Amino acid sequence: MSRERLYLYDTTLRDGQQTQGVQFSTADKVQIAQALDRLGIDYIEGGWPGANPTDSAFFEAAPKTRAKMTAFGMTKRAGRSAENDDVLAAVMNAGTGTVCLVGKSHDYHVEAALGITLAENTENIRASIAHIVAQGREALFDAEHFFDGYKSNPEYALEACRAAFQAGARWVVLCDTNGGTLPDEIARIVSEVIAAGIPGDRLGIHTHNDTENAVAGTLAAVEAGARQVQGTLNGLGERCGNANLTSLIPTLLLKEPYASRFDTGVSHEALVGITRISRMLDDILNRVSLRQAPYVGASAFAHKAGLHASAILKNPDTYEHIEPELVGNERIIPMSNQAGQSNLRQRLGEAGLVVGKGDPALGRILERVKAREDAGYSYDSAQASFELLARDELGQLTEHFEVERYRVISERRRNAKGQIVVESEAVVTVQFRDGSKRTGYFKNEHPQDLHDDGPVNALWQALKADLGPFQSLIDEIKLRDFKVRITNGGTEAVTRVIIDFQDGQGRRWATVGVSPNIVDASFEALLDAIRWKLIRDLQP
Ligand SMILES: CC(=O)SCCNC(=O)CCNC(=O)[C@H](O)C(C)(C)COP(=O)(O)OP(=O)(O)OC[C@H]1O[C@@H](n2cnc3c(N)ncnc32)[C@H](O)[C@@H]1OP(=O)(O)O
Ligand SMILES: CC(=O)C(=O)O
Repeated sequence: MSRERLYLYDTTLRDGQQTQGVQFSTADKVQIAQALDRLGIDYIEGGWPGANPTDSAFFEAAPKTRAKMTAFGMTKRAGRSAENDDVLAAVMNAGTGTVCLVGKSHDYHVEAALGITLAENTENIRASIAHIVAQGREALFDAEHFFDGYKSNPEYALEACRAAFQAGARWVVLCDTNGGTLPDEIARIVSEVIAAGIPGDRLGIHTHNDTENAVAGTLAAVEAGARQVQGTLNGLGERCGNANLTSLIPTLLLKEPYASRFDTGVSHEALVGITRISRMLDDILNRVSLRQAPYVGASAFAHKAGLHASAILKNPDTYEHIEPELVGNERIIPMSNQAGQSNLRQRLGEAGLVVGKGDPALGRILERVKAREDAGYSYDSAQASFELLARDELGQLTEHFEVERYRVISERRRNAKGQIVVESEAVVTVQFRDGSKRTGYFKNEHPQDLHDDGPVNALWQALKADLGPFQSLIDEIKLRDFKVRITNGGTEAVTRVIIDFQDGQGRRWATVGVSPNIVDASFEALLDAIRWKLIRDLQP
């Protein structure tokens, strides 16, 4: 069978920016566009020029891309010509070779939202697309609410799409704007549109994830003949998001029937970069990456259960649908109360601790992990704390210092100017192996309406304020994420704190602390981070 071209259209910078809580800067947009271009996306929808200063500035500073940079806007309004519509003019003035306009294809929206006749709307679509084509640009028509419109009035939904197609639109994009259409219905309707005269290689699909079916709906549309796929990185987008390109692209390249039938602009070499791109976007958004994200999540190839880990060590394909390296991800064998000796030996090996099969220390470590998890600890993500526990049991733990005491005070009061002040102060005294002692001190003070770093930060700063010979190693540690939850430790409610760290070499690790007292639980996790870093950097 001859291979067909499937085109990938990214709308992270437009529909992705419609996600609640997402606000890209122009520099963020440039960085994301460059990453999409390296990946091999065919079209990058950069935003709506004229709608807001960031989008306008992005098109002024848009990077040169191999991908077709696309400006987005809406069809002209009734009662004026395409040439005289100021909103459309701002879109055209971005000067992109490709322009995508959204327009109504559902009769109800034409009447209720625009308040014009169906014939006027059809003419607005025709004239707007013809205006783009007359300027020698490539035109796309996003048929908003197409599937809902087709179900209510198929003749009018098709009339709107035909108007764009006959005016020269390169792509007519069928949008499931409200995200409620299920995949089998999408497949049926796409087939009917093709049968009605708009060929599949002129049809795009744009789905939303309101029933968690955006990716499935997109694949159904491709099966039915659509040859342009729209989506966003990490599934960003209005409400529940858009079709997730970070899932769709690996599926299209690695899974049948797509892998044998289609070429996309993304090569297998570029696909290896997709995990990094997904995490780069989360970094830009200052979000913690979703561990369970298919293909790219940190848990996508994590084998926690003892039975799974045992089989994985014999042959990874026993519990993996693809090799993680194909998408730039990695296999993890975490430790937890679900683990057996296979998980344990694998984890110890990764930490450079070689323990023979059947060594009685393995049983002791497992028992200790299971007892600690029963008390509220959780080691499956806090691998650094697990390593310290295992080293202790194996007699391979060097303690470079001990904490003699710590003290934290937090106070809320009014200062002399009458402002509310929240103040945290901490002192930590440590003793080194040679018997010498040092005391670290930290105090922060802020009016309450400014940023307050709180008692845990004060404790962290005091702990690492004066660690004598180890100072340079400790200074470079940064806290990346801090998670707190109340959990049951045996019969008592306790606080569990998990903290992620990163050092100057880009190495990341996580630790856990548990206590009835949130500050003490945090301190345990902070201390483990430093103990682990010193062992990794100083122990041969
Ligand atoms: C399904 C989608 O995701 S489409 C993308 C939607 N994205 C956005 O809306 C983000 C960017 N939008 C904006 O910044 C603003 O809405 C702007 C600048 C475009 C317009 O702002 P305003 O002029 O203040 O209009 P407002 O947002 O209140 O309303 C939209 C207007 O466009 C009209 N309109 C909506 N869709 C279309 C269309 N396809 N063709 C023509 N006119 C349209 C509406 O009827 C309304 O006009 P009215 O106020 O005369 O009733
Ligand atoms: C155009 C678009 O984003 C939608 O209809 O969902």
